[in-house]
Amino acid sequence: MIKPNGVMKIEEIIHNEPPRLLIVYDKGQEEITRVVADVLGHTYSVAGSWDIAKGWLDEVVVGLQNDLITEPESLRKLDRTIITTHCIDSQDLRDEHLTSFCDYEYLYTHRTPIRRDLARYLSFILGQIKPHEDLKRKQRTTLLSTTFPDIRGALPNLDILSVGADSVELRVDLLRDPATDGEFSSVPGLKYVGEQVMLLRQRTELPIIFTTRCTRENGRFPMDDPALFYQYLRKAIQWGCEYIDVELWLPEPIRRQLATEKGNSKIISAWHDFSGQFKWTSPDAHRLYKEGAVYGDIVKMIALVNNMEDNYELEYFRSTLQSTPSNPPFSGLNMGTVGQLSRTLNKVFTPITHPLLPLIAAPGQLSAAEINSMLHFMGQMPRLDMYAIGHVRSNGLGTFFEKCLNELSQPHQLTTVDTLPHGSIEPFLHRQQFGGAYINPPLPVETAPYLPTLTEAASAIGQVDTIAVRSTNSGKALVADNVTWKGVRATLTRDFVPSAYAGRTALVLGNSEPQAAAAIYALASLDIGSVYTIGFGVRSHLGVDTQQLQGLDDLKRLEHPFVIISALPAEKSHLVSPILKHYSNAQGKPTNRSGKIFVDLSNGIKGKGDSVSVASSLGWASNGIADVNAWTIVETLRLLIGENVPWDFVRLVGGRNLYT
Ligand SMILES: O=C1C[C@@](O)(C(=O)O)C[C@@H](O)[C@@H]1O
Repeated sequence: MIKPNGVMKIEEIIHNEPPRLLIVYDKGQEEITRVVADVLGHTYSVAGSWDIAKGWLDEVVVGLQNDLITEPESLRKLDRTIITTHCIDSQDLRDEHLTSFCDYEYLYTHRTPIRRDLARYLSFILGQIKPHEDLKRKQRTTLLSTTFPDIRGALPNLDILSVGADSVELRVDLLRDPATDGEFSSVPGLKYVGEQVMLLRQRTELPIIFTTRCTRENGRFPMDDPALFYQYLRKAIQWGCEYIDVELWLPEPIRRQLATEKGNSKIISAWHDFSGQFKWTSPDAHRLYKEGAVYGDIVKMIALVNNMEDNYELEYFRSTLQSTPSNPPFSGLNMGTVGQLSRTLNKVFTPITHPLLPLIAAPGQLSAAEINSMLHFMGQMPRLDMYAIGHVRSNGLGTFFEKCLNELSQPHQLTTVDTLPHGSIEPFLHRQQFGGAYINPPLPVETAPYLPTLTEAASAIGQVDTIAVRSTNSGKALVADNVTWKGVRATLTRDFVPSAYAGRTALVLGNSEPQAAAAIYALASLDIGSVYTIGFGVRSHLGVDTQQLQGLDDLKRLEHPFVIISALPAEKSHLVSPILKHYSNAQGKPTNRSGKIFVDLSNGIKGKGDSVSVASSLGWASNGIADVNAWTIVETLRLLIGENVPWDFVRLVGGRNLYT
């Protein structure tokens, strides 16, 4: 579907009614209501009683102290999404009875900044980000099985552990809760598990898979009480885990109940067989898949095998499922060393380990690098030539891409090209082994008529920064894309939910349209209301109404913008400071809804006059080019080599130069 202006896919635009939330908080923790409202880009009101809270129909965010709720059952009648919140630093005031009548539970600590975590949490539970849909589009996906008794052991290395992972699995059954770990069979308490989820999510942008593996399937959760599984998995939904692993042996009513209560979380139906007798050719295989598919958004089936033939039979079984596109994705594996072949051929949520993990979660598990090496040796990942073109050597970008290829044992060869022969990249595109290119600065579309098929973003923005290779039924196809706008969008939505921008005003400064086009396109994808520009006019269709401001008077008449983006070159970026100051003074204060967001796309003049520092000191949520570039690099790697590299890893390993 195309927007009326023919520019942007509807699915990329957020159209949301304002949410209606009730934030329940512990005594003394009223502040959390303000933070939630701010992340949503709305105002809030705190109610002094339950009756008052009930009566406020038009408020977007209402806060209510939990001890004012005398009849938790009545929460059910409220037409609002109810989030109970707890700061784990202070006295534990969690009331499980009350929580059971809430939709969600958000845990936080004052020891770590929570905005990024809260923005992701709210975006997910309100359905504004859809990680499962994103992952379904990827050719291969992986899950990192963490096997730590306490997730804090993983946190210092998490950025490195999760290079190449698309999701991270919390093996709840392997956690050792100091409070309950007297006996081997004891399960970790909910309080401990909740905090582990909180700690993990604060440190990773990856979707979390919450797994309570039972004793019969190589885990530690006792099987005598299925209700225990329900209790934990229901909490995982309330904590906003993107996936819950629901074992197929659990009684049908429990699986059904979880499916009705799952909200935006997805269910991985899981079945493991350790008997060594299972046959993929047996009628049982289809029966088990079908049973899993009833409530599973993904169906996982894993068997311990003894023969190479079992791998061939699994591949045949997989091919029969793939012929019906409406089937939920199938993750099928054989365990044991013999089964490792299937771990390389499976494409959906292949579990991976890492040498830094304390133990492997199942026999035969491989790391992402091992899987890539095996794929290469089997001829499934041929070595290709990739290019980093332009300003990539001096800023270390080329070296960084190489590091990622090595870390993941990707066989491709990266060549850095500072100056193009005859000024054109065309000769590279025709090479037999061409595997993709990253181009910095981006290539204006009108100067390169030889470019392959343009994505909608590249053609609207008029610039190409990435050329990726896609395999098709008839061979391979090249696609010319623009990734920079995704970097800007990811930066804008790091501390705010996407709908915070809907209908709002943005001010964009620049010298010329091409400098600012990707940023405007990113704003349009967030359904921004109007974009005012200073220093340039917009002639292309970027998916949003724009208006150029001509002078100071125009500027003064403009309402306080929700977001300001400067696309001015570094030497002029100081010009934005007076504008920031103008809006920060008394008359320019934001009116009804919050939001003071500033993004500087220039290389940034450090020290005096640095507009990012000026904006921060004036209370704006400010981001410089380092943030935007790191997100852009994450998106580029996804596109070029199909691998997920965490943003924090880019910031950590990339070095300072990478961002200029
Ligand atoms: O279900 C699976 C797959 C797995 O058992 C494996 O075989 O790699 C590892 C588990 O942690 C995960 O939950």
